[in-house]
Amino acid sequence: MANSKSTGLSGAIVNQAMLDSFRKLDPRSMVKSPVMFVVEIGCVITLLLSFDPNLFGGHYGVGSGERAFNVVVTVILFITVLFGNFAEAIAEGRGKAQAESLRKSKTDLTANRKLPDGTYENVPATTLRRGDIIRVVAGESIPADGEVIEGLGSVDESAITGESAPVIRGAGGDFSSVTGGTKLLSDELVVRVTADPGESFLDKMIGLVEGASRQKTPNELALSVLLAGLTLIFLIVVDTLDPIARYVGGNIDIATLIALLVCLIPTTIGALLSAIGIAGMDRVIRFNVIAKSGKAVEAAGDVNTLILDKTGTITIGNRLASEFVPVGSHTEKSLIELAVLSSLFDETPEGRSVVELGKEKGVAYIREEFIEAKNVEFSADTRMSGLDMADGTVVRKGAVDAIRQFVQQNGGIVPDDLEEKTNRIAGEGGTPLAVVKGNDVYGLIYLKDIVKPGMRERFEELRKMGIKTVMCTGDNPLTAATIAKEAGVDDFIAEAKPEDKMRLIKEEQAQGKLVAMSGDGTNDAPALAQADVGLAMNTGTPAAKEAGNMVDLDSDPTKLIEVVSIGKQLLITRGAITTFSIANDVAKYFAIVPAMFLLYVPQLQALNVMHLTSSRSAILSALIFNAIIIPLLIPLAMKGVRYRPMSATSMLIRNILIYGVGGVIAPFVGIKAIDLVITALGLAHI
Ligand SMILES: Nc1ncnc2c1ncn2[C@@H]1O[C@H](COP(=O)(O)OP(=O)(O)OP(=O)(O)O)[C@@H](O)[C@H]1O
Ligand SMILES: [K+]
Ligand SMILES: [Mg+2]
Repeated sequence: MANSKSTGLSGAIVNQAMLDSFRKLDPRSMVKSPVMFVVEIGCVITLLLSFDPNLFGGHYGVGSGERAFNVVVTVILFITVLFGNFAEAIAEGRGKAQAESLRKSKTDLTANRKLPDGTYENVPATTLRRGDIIRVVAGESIPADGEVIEGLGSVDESAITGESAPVIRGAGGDFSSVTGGTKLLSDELVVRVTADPGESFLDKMIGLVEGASRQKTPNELALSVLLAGLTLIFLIVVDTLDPIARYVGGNIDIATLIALLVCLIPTTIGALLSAIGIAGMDRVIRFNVIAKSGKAVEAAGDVNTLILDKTGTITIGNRLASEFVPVGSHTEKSLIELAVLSSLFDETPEGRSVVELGKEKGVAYIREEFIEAKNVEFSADTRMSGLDMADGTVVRKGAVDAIRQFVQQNGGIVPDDLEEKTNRIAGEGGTPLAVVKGNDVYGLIYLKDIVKPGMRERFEELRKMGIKTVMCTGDNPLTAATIAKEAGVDDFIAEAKPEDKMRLIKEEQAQGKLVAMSGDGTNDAPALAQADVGLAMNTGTPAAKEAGNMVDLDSDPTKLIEVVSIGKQLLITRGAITTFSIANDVAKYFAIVPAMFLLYVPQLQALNVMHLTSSRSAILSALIFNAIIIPLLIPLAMKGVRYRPMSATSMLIRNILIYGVGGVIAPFVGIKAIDLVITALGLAHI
C-alpha cells in the first residue's frame, strides 16, 4: 500500500496515541488486559491512601512521609498504566492513519446501474446491492466490488495496492475480479456487483487496519489466562507478606504491598501483548497482504506444511512453447498446423505462446474463418483445450495422460514413440502437451518452464524452520519430479486435480498439522477454505477471495513464504517478551524483598546483594524500572524480534538464553542505577 509505506510514526500519530492512552483508562477497556487492570486498581487505592493514609485501618504508623510515599507510588502506577495504553495506541495508530487514506478513495462514487429494460440509470454507489449489474467506462472509478461479465480493460489499482502499473481485468478466467475504489483506465466493463454496502473489500480493509474487528486470537487468549493466573498467585504471595512482616516484628504499609505486587505481576508482557498482535497484522499489511483476522497471521506462524503450485509459484509461470515434436508418421508441418488450430481461441499464456511459435514457423490462421467452430476452454479438470470444428472434427491439446485417455475412449491407439518423446521433454523439466485430431495423435508441444531464481535457498530456509513443502501440479510425474528436484521441495504430487489438493490438506490436518496454501481459481476455493492459512490472489475469482483468510494484493503466490515468516516472527516476539517479562519479575523479587525486610531481619544482609539505600528506595526503584521497561520495549514489540530460520527447538533455547538470562540481569542493573539516582536526589528516605 503506497499510503501505508509512507505512513511511518509521524508526529500526528504519536500525539493521537498520547490522547488515546488517557481514553483507554476507561475500566471497560482496561479490563481486557487483566494484568494492567490490577495496576489501575492499585493506582486508585494508593490515590485514596494519598488523601487518607488510614483509610483501610489505622494500625500503621502515619507520618507526613507516609503520605508523600503514597503520592509518589500513585504517580508511578498511573504512568505505568499510561505507558501500557500508549503501547497499544501507537500500534493502532498506523492502521488508523492508513484507514483514513483508504476512506478517501471511497467517497462520493456514483454508478451506472442496469435497469430491467436494459437501460442504465445513474445512482450513488452506496445504493448498489449484490447482484446488480453496472457499467463502467474508461476514466471512471469502479464503484463496487464485482466480477467482470463483459469486456476487458486496464485498471489502476494503486489506491488499494500502491502499485502504479495498471493491471488487466476481463470477463471469464481468473482475472475477472475488480475492487471498488480502483479506476478503469481504458475500455468499458460490465460488472456484476458481489458485495453489499459496508461489506466491500475496502470496508473490510478499513475495519482491519483500524483494528475495529480485531479480536483476541486463541493464542493470545491462552496467554492472557496464564498472565491472569500468575497475577492471582502473586496477589496471594504478597498477601502473605504482611503476616510474615508482623511475625518478625515489623509492618508493611498498603502502598508498599501494592508496589510490590505490581513489580511481581507480568506487567511488561501484559502491557505489550496487544501491541505485538497489532504490529504483526500491520507487518503483513505492509507486505500488501490483507489478513482477515489476527488468527490467520498467527496460524501462519505455526504452519507445518506448505502446499505450493508449480506453475507461477515455483516456476516463472509463463510456460512458453519452444518446440514442436511430431510422433508416428506425422510431419512437423502438420503438427504445427494442428497445434495452432487447437490454440486459436485459447487465451491462456500457454495457448498464446503456441500461436506465437506457430507464426514464427510460418503457420497462422485467422480466427474469423473458424467462427463456426466451438471453442473448448482449458480447464484444470479436463487438462485439455481445443476446438470442435463445424464439420464435427475434434481437435484437442492437453496433458499427455489426459489426451491418451481421450484417444483410448475414442477407440484409437497412441503411437509407439509418444511415450519416449514425452519422457524426454518431462525429464528436462518441460511440460509436454499432446495434440490430437479425432483419435490420431500428431505430436507434442514442448512448453518450457524455468524454476525461479532463489527458490532453492528459500526452501532451504523453510526446511530449517521445520516446514515441509509440497509441490502440487497438474503436470505429469516426470516433469514434476524434475522441477521438484531442481527447486528442492520436500515432496510433490503430480497429475493433480483441484480436489487432490483438498485431499492432501485433509491428510496433513488429520496428522495434527497446520497447512498453508495459495490459490486463485474458483476451483481452489474449497481448498483455500479448508487450509489453516489460505492466501488468495487479488486477481483471483471472488469465490477464491471469499474462501481464503488472506488476500495478496500483489497476487504473488510466493508471498506465502513471507507470510509464514511474519507469523513466526509474531509468535517468537510474543514468546521472547513473555520470557523477558517473567524473568524480570523473578529478579525483582530477589532484588527488593531482602531490602524490604532488612530493617526487621538483619541476617538478610547476606542476601542483600544490591545494597540499595533503603527499603523505600528499593521499592520505588523497582517500581520505576517496572514502568520504564514498557516504553523501552515498544520498538521491539512493533518491529518484532529479529528472526533467523531455524528449528523451533533451537529458537526456544536461543530465546531463553537471550531474553530469559537478559531478563534476570536487566532489573539488577536498572534498579541499582535508579536507586543511585534516587539517593543522589535525596529521596531515598521519603
Ligand atoms: N492452455 C492449455 N491447454 C491445454 N492443456 C493445458 C493448458 N495449460 C495447461 N495444460 C495442461 O494441463 C495441465 C494442468 O494444468 P494446471 O494449470 O491445472 O496445472 P499446472 O499449471 O501444470 O500446475 P500448477 O497447479 O502448478 O499451476 C498442465 O500440466 C498441462 O499439461
Ligand atoms: K511487573
Ligand atoms: Mg496452472
